[in-house]
Amino acid sequence: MAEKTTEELEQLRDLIDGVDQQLLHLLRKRLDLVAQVGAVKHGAGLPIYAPEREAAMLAKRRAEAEAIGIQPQLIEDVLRRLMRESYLNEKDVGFKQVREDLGKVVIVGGEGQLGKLFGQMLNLSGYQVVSLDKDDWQQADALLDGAGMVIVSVPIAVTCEVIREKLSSLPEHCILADLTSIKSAPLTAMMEAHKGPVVGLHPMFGPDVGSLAKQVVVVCHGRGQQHYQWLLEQITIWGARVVEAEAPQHDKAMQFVQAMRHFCTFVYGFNLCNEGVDMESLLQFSSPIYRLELAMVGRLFAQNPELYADIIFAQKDSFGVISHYLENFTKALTLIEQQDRAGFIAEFERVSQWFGELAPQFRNESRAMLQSVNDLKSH
Ligand SMILES: O=C(O)C(=O)C[C@]1(C(=O)O)C=C[C@@H](O)C=C1
Repeated sequence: MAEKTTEELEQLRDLIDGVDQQLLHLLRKRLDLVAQVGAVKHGAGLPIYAPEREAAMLAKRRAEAEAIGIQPQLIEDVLRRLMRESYLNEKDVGFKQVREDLGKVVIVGGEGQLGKLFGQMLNLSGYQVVSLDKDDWQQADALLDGAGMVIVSVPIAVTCEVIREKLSSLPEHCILADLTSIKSAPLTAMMEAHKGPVVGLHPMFGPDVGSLAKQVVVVCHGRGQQHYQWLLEQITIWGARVVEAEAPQHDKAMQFVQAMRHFCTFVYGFNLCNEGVDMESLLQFSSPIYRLELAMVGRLFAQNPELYADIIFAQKDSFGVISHYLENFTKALTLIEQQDRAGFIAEFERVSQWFGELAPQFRNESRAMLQSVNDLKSH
């Protein structure tokens, strides 16, 4: 059924259309300026992401908005969305090449998604990149000849084997790096296989990010930092933040951040499926937070099972961490079994205290996410 309207409403809508069209022209103007900024930054070797400029700009626009009766959060939302566009557009101009005399970069597993992304970023920064994928080992010598850096980006299950068996005779000046999501075992394997500079990296994002602005790359130092410091600088120019960590500390955190998280998501979907839940009615009756939850679960099953198996099975110790979750689940479940409402509230308060200041911070963050989920709805 067509939406009802009146003549007066249509006149006002025409005026709104006019304002929206002006907005479009202003957006075009901003994008053109940002393209010029991209070219200037490319020339000067400046990072794509400028947090201080962003903070100062947002503070000024928020105050100006308030002065004319506009919610500060509105202009902040609009500008943050526009800056996301800036990261993408500035990226296309390319990046300053920090190390010009490196020789070629060989990405082992260069046809995988993450390998491809790093290849693309290095290409955009002027490096010559070649891929050495699983079917290319017969030509490995030719491909590796003249390499200044070799980056290993193969499935976790075969990373150490590939390093030990295939990369033990690289020239000493060559940098050996990996992008694996665990760090202790690959770092040890690289240190044993290679005498030269070694560095472990873990990009804390999936390959579908449009740009690296604001993303985190964990770095675990191996040896010869002075020889690969340029790479960390290059990653910073791409807009990412480099976070240093000890490999064991990183791997411990990954048991929660990756193994536990993805396994719980898997079990959530496993349960919905085994219970034969009617997804149509769940979707129809979803609150925004449930919709977001379904999206987080559903997106897992749209991806490669091998990748998640790799992540979940990467560390044997994850079993212990996940088993504790099951124990705690069972403990909490007894509260329901025994209809212990007061006990539930007491536990809730204890955990809430434990979260401390983070709890209200997370509530604010999630509010913005939930509002975006609602914005995405079309009916
Ligand atoms: O001013 C800059 O440095 C820009 O790159 C432009 C811009 C923006 O869109 O306003 C984009 C990214 C930066 O993080 C900050 C601001």
